[in-house]
Amino acid sequence: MDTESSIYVAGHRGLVGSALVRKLKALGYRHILTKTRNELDLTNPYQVDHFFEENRPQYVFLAAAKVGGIYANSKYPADFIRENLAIQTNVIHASYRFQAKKLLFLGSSCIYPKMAPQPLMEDYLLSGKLEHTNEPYAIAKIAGIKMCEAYNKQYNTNFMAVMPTNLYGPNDNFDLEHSHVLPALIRKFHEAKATGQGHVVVWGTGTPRREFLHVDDLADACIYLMDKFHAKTVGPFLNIGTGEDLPIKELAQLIRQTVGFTGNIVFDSTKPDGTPRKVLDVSKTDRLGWKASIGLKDGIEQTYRWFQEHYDQ
Ligand SMILES: NC(=O)C1=CN([C@@H]2O[C@H](COP(=O)(O)OP(=O)(O)OC[C@H]3O[C@@H](n4cnc5c(N)ncnc54)[C@H](OP(=O)(O)O)[C@@H]3O)[C@@H](O)[C@H]2O)C=CC1
Ligand SMILES: C[C@H]1O[C@H](OP(=O)(O)OP(=O)(O)OC[C@H]2O[C@@H](n3cnc4c(=O)[nH]c(N)nc43)[C@H](O)[C@@H]2O)[C@@H](O)[C@@H](O)C1=O
Repeated sequence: MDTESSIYVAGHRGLVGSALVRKLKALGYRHILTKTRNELDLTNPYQVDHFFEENRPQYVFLAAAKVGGIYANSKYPADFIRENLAIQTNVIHASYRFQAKKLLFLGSSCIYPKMAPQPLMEDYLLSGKLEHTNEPYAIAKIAGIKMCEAYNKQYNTNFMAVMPTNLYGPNDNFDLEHSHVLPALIRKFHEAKATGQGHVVVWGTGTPRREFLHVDDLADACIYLMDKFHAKTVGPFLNIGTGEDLPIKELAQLIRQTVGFTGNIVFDSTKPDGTPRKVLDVSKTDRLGWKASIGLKDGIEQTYRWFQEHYDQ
């Protein structure tokens, strides 16, 4: 990639897409193509083909998807599998037809079997049963990996896939039902403090462990990989994370402290825990010369400041 390359960021208004655009602009890339969902519905193959034919992007970051936390995944399994399969099928196929030099597909660490050994190595893909709360979403993501691999094999394309751990940062979804745990807890503790509530309810038992990566680190990794590596040299896909996790209970305590809430934490064990643990083995990206640099405490503080500036009621 050079600063004159034409680069399409699909999903540029989301958590990941917006971080990619921020970073690409900061690095001096001048031709960044973006389209809102109203302008281009990526589930529609005719619209996607038309866009690629007209714009012929050289590099494609595929960060558009139907995304949500444990509750949204459980409640809308049909939407999660249908929309994700459609978006990725259309964008990957158009990238091949209109000769994109390279594509980077965003998967997720939920592709790995629920009871796989920890940390999760790339080799563990398809070695066991998936976590049921997000199986349809995970199956769509696995299909995306396999599609990139198949196109590379049959058509000699250069399509790569990355599997990020749980992400957070500016432009995250702070909805109380549909979001992921970290933004949901920022909002819950913030509102509890503002309204003088005595406690905050945290879903599940608090014992599941999760790994969190700041989205600016993810964007940095994606651009580094897109710029420097060929799918043939890195293998079919790569984990991206910090390699460190913590129990949800400790995450809740950290967010409570950051927000300055002095009340109690109450666990609602009627809500699902999901996967007990999913910490990534990050030795492959490490060997390629990339490491996360934003610590969780600093990242939460920065995200909380962003939330206060954009969401405070
Ligand atoms: N967030 C996380 O913790 C993780 C995310 N990922 C992956 O990273 C990628 C990006 O996720 P994230 O940024 O969090 O998601 P967001 O929900 O924040 O953003 C998704 C983006 O996709 C766009 N989009 C969705 N459907 C369509 C459509 N039919 N046509 C056009 N655009 C569409 C949305 O547009 P609009 O703004 O109009 O809604 C939005 O801009 C996904 O592939 C996700 O699976 C992987 C691991 C963890
Ligand atoms: C990124 C990843 O995200 C999802 O998987 P998940 O990691 O299980 O998602 P989550 O962030 O929603 O929950 C993590 C843990 O946290 C607990 N938890 C406590 N209190 C709240 C709470 O208030 N909200 C939420 N959402 N969770 C809560 C919750 O019960 C669970 O034990 C999938 O979309 C999956 O497909 C995927 O890729």
